[in-house]
Amino acid sequence: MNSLLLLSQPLSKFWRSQSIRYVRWNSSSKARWLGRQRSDSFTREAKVLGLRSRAAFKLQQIDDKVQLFKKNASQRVLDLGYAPGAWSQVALERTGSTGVILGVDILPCSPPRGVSSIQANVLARKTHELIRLFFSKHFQLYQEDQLHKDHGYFQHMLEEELMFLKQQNAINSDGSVIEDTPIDVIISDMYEPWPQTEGFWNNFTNSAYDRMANTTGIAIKDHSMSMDLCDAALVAAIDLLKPGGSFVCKLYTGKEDQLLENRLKQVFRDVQRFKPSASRNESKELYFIGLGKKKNVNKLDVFLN
Ligand SMILES: C[S@@+](CC[C@H](N)C(=O)[O-])C[C@H]1O[C@@H](n2cnc3c(N)ncnc32)[C@H](O)[C@@H]1O
Repeated sequence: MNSLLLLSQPLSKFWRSQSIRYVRWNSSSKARWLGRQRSDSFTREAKVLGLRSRAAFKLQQIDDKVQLFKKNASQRVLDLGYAPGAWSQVALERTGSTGVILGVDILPCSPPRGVSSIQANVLARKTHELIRLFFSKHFQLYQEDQLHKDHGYFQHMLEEELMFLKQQNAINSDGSVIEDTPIDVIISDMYEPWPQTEGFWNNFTNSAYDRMANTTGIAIKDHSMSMDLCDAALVAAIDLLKPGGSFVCKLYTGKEDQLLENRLKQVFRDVQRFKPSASRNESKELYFIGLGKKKNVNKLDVFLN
């Protein structure tokens, strides 16, 4: 009995001290995070301006530097990994009333008013076909229809449309031409998943959140996973961007930066690296910009060289 008591006292003290240490660590890191959010001028300003996240300022600063967007020039913009939609808001505002903005994200998200969206994985080939169809035919997407609720966008028509494309040699039933490269600007901020808030019922994507790349804090891992997403965005640019078109993608920097830059140089006349001041100093994120897409780019040459 005595020995048990003797044992239990130091043990309970030990666990108490551990849990206190744990609680303290937890609360201080939370306090640090909250403090950073509160004192971050970009976060506060985004809230005041009704922007969906502080990421908006990064795209604004990129656009101020290289003029991706042109007002009322009927630009078509593809926003890869658009959720929650701050970049799409900037693209919409800067392209004016004639701009057409399509956001693609693997997670379900309601796009900002005036922006269209599809929920799809950018790594899938079918997603490219959907994007091409959207810009060529100006599909009207409705958030609230039953079909979308039950199956997600386009699921009912995808196979038929793809077959049709092949059979009809890229002519729509209304006579309009399905353009191979219909897009003026592709922007990609793909990486950390936006917290999923809806759409858990959707059989196609209900485990999407688990499959997402999230920042790990391990630089090499973040770098290699973001390289894969940049490659996917670049493939989309080769397949879908008009000659002369512009491109932006986010990379977590690391040893393969140069490889990505070399690939971009094969696709674009002008390639630049840029870290906007709205990107936190401690973050390893960096933006690559490609301007003036070259004609007749061969995908294999880009990735095999
Ligand atoms: C940092 S958030 C984008 C923030 C957005 N630019 C904004 O301004 O609101 C990155 C997004 O990329 C998306 N994403 C990551 N991998 C993807 C993939 N393979 N296909 C589609 N979206 C992807 C995530 O779901 C997440 O919502």
